[in-house]
Amino acid sequence: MKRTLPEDFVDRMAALLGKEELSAFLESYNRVPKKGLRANTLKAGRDEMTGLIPFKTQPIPWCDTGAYIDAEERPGKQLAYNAGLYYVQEPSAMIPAAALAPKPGERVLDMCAAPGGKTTQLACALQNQGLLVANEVVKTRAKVLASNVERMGIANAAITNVRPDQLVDIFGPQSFDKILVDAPCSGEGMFRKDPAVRSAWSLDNVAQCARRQKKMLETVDLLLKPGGELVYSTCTFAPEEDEQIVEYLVESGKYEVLPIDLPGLPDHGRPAWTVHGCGAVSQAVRVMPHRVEGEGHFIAKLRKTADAAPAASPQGKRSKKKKRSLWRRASKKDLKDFTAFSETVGLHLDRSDFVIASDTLTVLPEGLYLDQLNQGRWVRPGLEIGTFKKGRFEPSHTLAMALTRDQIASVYNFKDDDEAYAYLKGEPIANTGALKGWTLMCWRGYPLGWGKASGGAIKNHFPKGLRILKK
Ligand SMILES: C[S@@+](CC[C@H](N)C(=O)[O-])C[C@H]1O[C@@H](n2cnc3c(N)ncnc32)[C@H](O)[C@@H]1O
Repeated sequence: MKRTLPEDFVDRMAALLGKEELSAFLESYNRVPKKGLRANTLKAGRDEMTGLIPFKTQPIPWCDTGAYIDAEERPGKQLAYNAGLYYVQEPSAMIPAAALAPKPGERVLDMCAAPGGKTTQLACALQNQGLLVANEVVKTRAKVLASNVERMGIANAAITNVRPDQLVDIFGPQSFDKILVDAPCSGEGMFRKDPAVRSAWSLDNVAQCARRQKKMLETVDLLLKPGGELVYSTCTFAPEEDEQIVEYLVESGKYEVLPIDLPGLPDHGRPAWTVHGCGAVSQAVRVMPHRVEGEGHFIAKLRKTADAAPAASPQGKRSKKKKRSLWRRASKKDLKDFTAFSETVGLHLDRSDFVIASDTLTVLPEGLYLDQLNQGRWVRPGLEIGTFKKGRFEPSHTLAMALTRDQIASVYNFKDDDEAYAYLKGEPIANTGALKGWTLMCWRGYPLGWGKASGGAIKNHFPKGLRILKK
């Protein structure tokens, strides 16, 4: 595998690490990386998760909800996966959200969010309280992000598909307590896992990534409250994208670097790899694959000083024009139809700020308002509840995944795993009880989707696009 590494990359690493460390570093490319799972604590803790899967697991030191599994395991095939009990995530990728550690009720932005590993981890920390904005600039990736947010049953996420600078138009300056920038980078830390990243690498690309990262951080400066916290992370070893970016922030006079207090991470940012010898970078964490079980990463946590002067908005870039919005507040008739549905299934929701677009009812998270939906491209501004079809309300799969067992009365529990797999394949289920109408279909108490009971059968409403072909 060593031979397939780009030559310029090996030369650079030789100069940075020195001969002895370089040979251990290159040796790590002969090992197969382990996979990681992270429990979705909106639904289940790590012990509950490990009890429901057939894999040998080991704790991940820096993430108390994470577990290593062997590389050959296929965690995406499990019922627990379909029930959203865990996210499959590279172990090092669990560090940034753990370092940011938002608290329930805070306003948090994940600026580069797809496919959603860190978004779903931040959501666990927020426990559905406060606002979690997950933004992804690439449309197709934003859709994958939305489907992961859906599977994990997150109720307080608003998903946007805009350039970072457009977030200022939507949310206004100084609107977030905490921001995660998991920056697009040259990806050197992924060389072991992904040959495509190795072949796309070049020194020019490193320089281009560093320029783009600085630009994104200008936007962060507009969006972050004074005293607010930023985690900046990459999956590259390149100092231009790591230590030198942190040095750039420190030299602006507006940021101080904070320690990252997580166990099992022996390596830190290296002041020698900065331009002006910025000592504060030694508070940042580096993941070196020859030292810990994880792919290469860099993570820095910074606080914007409370007295930092507000950043000036770039002039002439933004359009003041408001687009005609697709969104409106739910009418009395909409609410009446929805209430009729809720009463039939015994549904209770925690929030009631209902908005509608294209007949789809959505409940907005705390701190997000209808007039903000006029700006930018929204994938989902909140929890999609369902759609009005010819005057009748049809609940969405997203709602099913976000419900807990104490929020709804009409529930069917699969009699065994085979029946649950049959449901995921799209087969009808026998109505052995006296169920009628919309029913939440649950595996061991965890929702997998909806069914509609009538007579002796429960019609399968598991989305066609998510159905599995075999176990
Ligand atoms: C490292 S990945 C994010 C991974 C994600 N945080 C997770 O944990 O699943 C970086 C993301 O930035 C997006 N991106 C690419 N160019 C960008 C730009 N100019 N501004 C903002 N995001 C960009 C990419 O599409 C990609 O999804």
